[in-house]
Amino acid sequence: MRGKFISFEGIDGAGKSTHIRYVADYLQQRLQAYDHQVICSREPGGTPLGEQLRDILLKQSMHLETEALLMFAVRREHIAQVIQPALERGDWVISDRFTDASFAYQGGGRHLSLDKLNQLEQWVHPDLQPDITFLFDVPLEVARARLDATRELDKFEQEKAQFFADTRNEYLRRAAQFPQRFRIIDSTRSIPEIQQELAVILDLLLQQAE
Ligand SMILES: Nc1ncnc2c1ncn2[C@@H]1O[C@H](COP(=O)(O)OP(=O)(O)O)[C@@H](O)[C@H]1O
Ligand SMILES: Cc1cn([C@H]2C[C@H](O)[C@@H](COP(=O)(O)OP(=O)(O)O)O2)c(=O)[nH]c1=O
Repeated sequence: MRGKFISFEGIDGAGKSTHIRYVADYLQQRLQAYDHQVICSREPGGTPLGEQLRDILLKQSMHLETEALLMFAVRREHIAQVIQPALERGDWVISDRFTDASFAYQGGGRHLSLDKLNQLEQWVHPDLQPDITFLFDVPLEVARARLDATRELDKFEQEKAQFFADTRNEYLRRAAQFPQRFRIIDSTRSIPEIQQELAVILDLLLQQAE
């Protein structure tokens, strides 16, 4: 049995990282019986080379197309080294961001043509898509307040409100374009309420995998 591939998306501060551990533990408990593992990974990153490139991508400014190409270079390595082998073993993969983030940030936020992004996607993973994508959605002010309360901001997180408005809109546009794959999670609710909703969706996914 092929494993399932789950991606987590949302603008910075939406609450994505908060829920990844919950989802991973929830699935791991239920997959143990089948001897399958849950692999948690992230983009940019996920491999030794990808983590080195992450450091550069999150700190240095560069030409927009260089940024997009590097995101997809990281992804190529991540798919080859981590995602594809895990799915073939029957393991489940949770990725903190995947290609929707390139469409949202480089396409929506920075206005790189969606046509170029589509070409990169066709090149790097013509036959692979997440089975399900959780889009953690909050108004910009909520995300900003959460970020300001907690951490030092990286290159992307220091962008202006318009950047995040455009990024969020592109995420929502993609969610409308691919409704079978996306689950929009209203992340203004409390953490336990969100976990309840996630559990219902995960139970369905587990049923489908049986
Ligand atoms: N539903 C929520 N309600 C209140 N605070 C939240 C909620 N979800 C996340 N947070 C808090 O907001 C901050 C940013 O969340 P995080 O999960 O790191 O966001 P992301 O990974 O999407 O950037 C953290 O301090 C987290 O505890
Ligand atoms: C995967 C990916 C991420 N990004 C950006 C979005 C985020 O601001 C940043 C990585 O952030 P993220 O994984 O959210 O890290 P953290 O939770 O530690 O802040 O990279 C892109 O611009 N394009 C991409 O294709």
